[in-house]
Amino acid sequence: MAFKGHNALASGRFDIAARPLGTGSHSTVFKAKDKAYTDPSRSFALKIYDPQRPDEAAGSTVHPSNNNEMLAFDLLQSIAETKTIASGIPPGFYRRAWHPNVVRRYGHHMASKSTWHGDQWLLLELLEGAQSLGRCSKVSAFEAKAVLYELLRMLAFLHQNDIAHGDISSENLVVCRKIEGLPLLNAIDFGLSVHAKTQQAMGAAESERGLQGARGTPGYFTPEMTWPYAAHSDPKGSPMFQRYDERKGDIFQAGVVAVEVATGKNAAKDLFPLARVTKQGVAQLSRQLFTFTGRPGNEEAAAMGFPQGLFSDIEVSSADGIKAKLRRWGVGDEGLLDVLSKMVCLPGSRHTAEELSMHPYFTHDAALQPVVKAYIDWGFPPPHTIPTPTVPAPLPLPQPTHITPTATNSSMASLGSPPTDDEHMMEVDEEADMMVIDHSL
Ligand SMILES: Nc1ncnc2c1ncn2[C@@H]1O[C@H](COP(=O)(O)OP(=O)(O)OP(=O)(O)O)[C@@H](O)[C@H]1O
Repeated sequence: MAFKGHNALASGRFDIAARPLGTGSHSTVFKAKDKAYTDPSRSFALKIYDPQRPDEAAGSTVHPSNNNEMLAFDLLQSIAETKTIASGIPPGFYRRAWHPNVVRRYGHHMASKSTWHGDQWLLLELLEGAQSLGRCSKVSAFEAKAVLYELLRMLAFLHQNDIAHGDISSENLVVCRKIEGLPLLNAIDFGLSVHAKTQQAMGAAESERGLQGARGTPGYFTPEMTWPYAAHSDPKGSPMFQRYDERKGDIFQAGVVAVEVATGKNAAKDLFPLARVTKQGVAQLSRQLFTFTGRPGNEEAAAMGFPQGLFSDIEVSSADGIKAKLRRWGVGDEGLLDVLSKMVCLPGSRHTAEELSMHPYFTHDAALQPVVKAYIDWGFPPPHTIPTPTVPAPLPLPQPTHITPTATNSSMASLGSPPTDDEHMMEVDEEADMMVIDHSL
């Protein structure tokens, strides 16, 4: 039958484990071996997308966010290929130039007219023993610092390449191996990413407003996403709804993740709970978010398109106010407080990922040196140097990591060496369609 050629389930090409590694809203991820790979014993993560009912306009069965994710990986591949040339890595070995904190893609197939399960798939690097940050427990203060540094280095890389992840959350960040005993972070799930090809994934109908609206994972909505819901009964139709910068959104969401890691609190339960994902629910959440950050002053309000009278009973934003609230949540370290106050704030005050990665909280800590060195080895030197302090004496490296998997997950594999890879060029059948995406309410 015709569909068998690329069908992950029916072609016999993949040996797929019976139990999934995880499930998402539009996909299931399995451990699988690929008989077409040069080493057929190597395991991958095979993300099998659920086909959707054919879209009326384009007749496509690929969900727009899945299409968008595939196109994000196309871009990431192109970036890695270009970097191989600049770094002198042999052409064809582009995955060696892939960013260490972004899951690698090995292949995909998107049959855009097919309703067969298994006709739309993505073959990814297996993050063996992947443990989402949200399920890690007992993270030491130093591990939390390393994780935040890696998160910022990853975002700096994406943002420099005009890619916003768009859905940073503790579920979409996993740790599975270690650098010198410290956790190595990986970002997954690029379905809501925003990049040069996003409009191609979304289609003409959405091209005007882009991927705007309250979208992503509850607990990680940003203030700029939510205020139109508090200000207008029809936020999507409202001319008040100005575009926001999704890269700045990544920074806020990364800050929320960092608060979770540092305090053990849960974003959706303890920090910014959203009772119901409705317009009214988001309007209420908006008040909570601005109560935390403070409402914008006149200049920032004008820049955001934020109506002057909205939340006038809430105090105006200040870094000291944010720090005080973070202290009440249990953040004690003054350096971390300063970094976080530049992340979980209003967009105009948010620092970039690169700026934040150069904060003295990171650069004045010699104990972070092994992590920085690993980036240099991988071809991603930092935008800063880390001095080796003479006084005070360097902090001792922590003993083997205290991150312990919860009962639902297997233990993390320890891997001291940087990831290496060989090449695996696969034929892909690109049938990307123009489709409409709407993750907003
Ligand atoms: N490369 C990987 N290696 C190991 N496990 C993975 C990998 N990618 C994804 N998973 C597992 O599968 C789950 C679902 O993956 P992912 O978040 O990419 O799916 P999704 O359909 O995009 O989810 P969402 O509903 O958040 O959009 C993850 O939470 C993780 O447990």
